[in-house]
Parts: sequence; structure tokens; C-alpha cells
Amino acid sequence: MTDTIKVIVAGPRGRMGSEALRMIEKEDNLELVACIDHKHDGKKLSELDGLPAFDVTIYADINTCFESVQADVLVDLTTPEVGYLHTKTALEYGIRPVVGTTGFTNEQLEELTDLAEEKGLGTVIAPNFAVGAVLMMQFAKMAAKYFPDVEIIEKHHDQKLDAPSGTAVKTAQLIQDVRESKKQGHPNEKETIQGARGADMDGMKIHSVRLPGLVAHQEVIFGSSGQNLTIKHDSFDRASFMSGVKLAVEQVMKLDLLVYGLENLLD
Ligand SMILES: NC(=O)C1=CN([C@@H]2O[C@H](COP(=O)(O)OP(=O)(O)OC[C@H]3O[C@@H](n4cnc5c(N)ncnc54)[C@H](O)[C@@H]3O)[C@@H](O)[C@H]2O)C=CC1
Ligand SMILES: O=C(O)C1=N[C@H](C(=O)O)C[C@H](O)C1
Repeated sequence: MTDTIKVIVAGPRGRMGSEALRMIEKEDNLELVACIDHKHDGKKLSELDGLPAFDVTIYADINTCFESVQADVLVDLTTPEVGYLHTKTALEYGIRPVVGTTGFTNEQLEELTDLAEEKGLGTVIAPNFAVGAVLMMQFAKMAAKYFPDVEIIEKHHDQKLDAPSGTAVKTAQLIQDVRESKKQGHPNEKETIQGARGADMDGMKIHSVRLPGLVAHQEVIFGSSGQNLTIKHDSFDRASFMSGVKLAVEQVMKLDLLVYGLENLLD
């Protein structure tokens, strides 16, 4: 029998955090031991409406939480600034972070990579936990070898804080690994309205759509003479991310460094 993994969830009232609670409730090898939330300090999760009725305490202060509760893993599903601080603090307390929160800067990712290595602690930061999205990114990386002209269109719900999405940035980074740096479009093109051509990453354009009704969607469009290739993924429901969160929580226990991207954990 495998040992139970003791998990703290940060952001339990959020769209992703609440889905993570529902996932943990169903899994015998995961045990929720506390939650971190800037509201409801000291309450039990079971006192909040609409969430699984776990008899665990909510802490507003992460240090108090880590000093009061013995845990193996912190699952962070909050906001970019908070998520970064949580990840750093978890590593300082010897707790392995599994981070779905997006919007970290490259400098923050580098700092966390160094800290995880120094502490010898597994850490997973995954911009997208949906297996289909991970495949979409891998297929895009494969295609970029043959189609260097590419634009990324990501579409999300209008409550999203960061743009471009973590998934779009990660996709562009994977493509950047295999293609020569390239400025796309006409060399003399001019935007008559600022932003019309989207964000630029190493010459690739990234377009961010935000609308009510959307969940998480991305198209990677490759163009070549006489042909286009479109690789597309849709998450219609946040349950789509949960098998990836579970895998990351299990695998982070076996790691002693930081991995960035769920693809590094898939067979
Ligand atoms: N990696 C992945 O597969 C996915 C990642 N995300 C990312 O996860 C993050 C959360 O997304 P959603 O759940 O949609 O957002 P949300 O806005 O529904 O939830 C964020 C939660 O964080 C809480 N929060 C804010 N400050 C806090 C603090 N100091 N301590 C504890 N909790 C705090 C808020 O109260 C809120 O409940 C975002 O960065 C998003 O981009 C979202 C979907 C999938
Ligand atoms: O905020 C979201 O919703 C999502 N965020 C992640 C991202 O920024 O890529 C993953 C997914 O796209 C949903």
C-alpha cells in the first residue's frame, strides 16, 4: 500500500482550487490537511458553502499554516504574485510545491529552480495540467521544425488575470527551442492600432482573447506556401486539469528538483 500524501491547497474557493478539493475527496492516496486563503482565517472548510465538507482549518497566513500542520505537498492555484511567494515559502519549510498558477516571470522561475535544487526538493510548475493541452504543445514543437511561421491564439474566460496565458508562453518557448529566431509578417508592416499584431515572442505573435463563456482554448496556426496546419485544444471544464494535478502531486514526491511542464512527468 502506498503512503498517503498530505496536501495543502492554496486558493480553495477559486475555480481551480475548488475543483482540486473535489478531486482530492475522491482519491484514497491523497489527504487534505489544511487550506490557505486570505479570507476565512481560522474557519473550517466545512463551514463554507459550496465546497467539499473537509474538517480542515483555513489559514490566512502561510507561515502559521506550515508551522501548525504537517504536510508533504502545497498545491497552489491562486494568483501570480501570491503563487510565487507561496512556492518560495513552501520550499523554505521543506514542503514540495505543485503549482498551477500562471504568470510567473522568467526571473521568478529561475529563482525557484535554484531554490528547489538547493533544498533538494521536488517542485512541479505546470502552466497547463490538461493532458490534451500538453500534447498540443508537443505537437506544435514537432511541427515548428517544418513550419517556422507560426501564430498562437489563446482564448480564455474574462476573469483571467494574466495575458498571454501560461500555456501560450510555454508553447512559444517550446517552439523557440527548435526554430531559428525569425521576424514574421511583412518587414515593413505597421500597426495602425497598437497591439493589432499581438504580443511578440522571438518573432512569434501571440493573440489573447478574453470573453465570458470561454474556459481555456488554444490554436497554434502554422503557415507555409499553399498550406496551413492548425493544432487546437479546448478545455470545456476544469475537471480536464485534475488528472494532471493528481499526477503532479504523486510525482513531486519522487523528485529532488523543479520541473516546468507536465510533459516532463508523462511516460
Ligand atoms: N495549470 C493549469 O492547468 C491551470 C492553471 N490555472 C491558473 O490557476 C490560477 C487560478 O485560476 P482560477 O482558479 O481560475 O482563479 P480564481 O480567481 O477562480 O481563483 C484564485 C483564488 O486564489 C485566491 N487567493 C487570492 N489571494 C490569495 C491568498 N493570498 N491566499 C490564498 N488564496 C488567495 C482567491 O480568493 C481565489 O479564490 C491562475 O493563475 C490560472 O491561470 C487555471 C486553470 C488551469
Ligand atoms: O486561467 C485559466 O483559466 C487557465 N490558465 C492556464 C494558462 O494560463 O495557460 C491554463 C489554462 O489555459 C487555463
